[in-house]
Amino acid sequence: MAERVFTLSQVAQHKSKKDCWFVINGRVLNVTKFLEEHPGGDEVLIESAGKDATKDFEVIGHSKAAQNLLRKYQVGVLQGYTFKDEDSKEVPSKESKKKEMNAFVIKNDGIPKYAAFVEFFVPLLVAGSFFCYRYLTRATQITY
Ligand code: HEM
Repeated sequence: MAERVFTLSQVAQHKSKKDCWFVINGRVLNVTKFLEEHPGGDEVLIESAGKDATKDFEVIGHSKAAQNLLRKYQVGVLQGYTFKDEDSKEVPSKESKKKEMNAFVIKNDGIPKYAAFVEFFVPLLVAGSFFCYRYLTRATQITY
């Protein structure tokens, strides 16, 4: 799908709390909905509004997870910016690996097959023994 292309002066028209855009690494981002969620607060984002905030973003040393979030808010690309191949790839982050690990653990956290077998047959065996006992004791009473 063709990306929408914006000039920096077009981006500069969106610099309020109600309409906040900026550019990071050639991506034009509409972060209006992210302002309240930003762990670094909304003020820093509003200060960068309408500008190229690449340096500000990098100086903070944002995590890989933060870098991957950029795609979520992208509305287009900056005119004249050519993306390198690596730019479009998702950055592998510890957080996503952790999620994969969690999913793996959950999948393998189930009861082993033999446990399900025991769970089914042990109550059956107990109930069977109980009825056998009842039958035999009653049979004994009848003989007396
Ligand atoms: C869409 C763009 C942005 C996203 C998705 C984003 C995301 C995040 C996230 C997830 C964090 C938590 C720490 C981390 O995971 O790195 C964070 C912290 C922070 N961000 Fe951003 N950020 C963005 C843009 C910016 C910009 C442009 C600035 C500065 C002008 C900024 C300044 C900060 C600061 C000061 C913190 C707190 C760092 C700390 O407490 O050590 N962020 N951001």
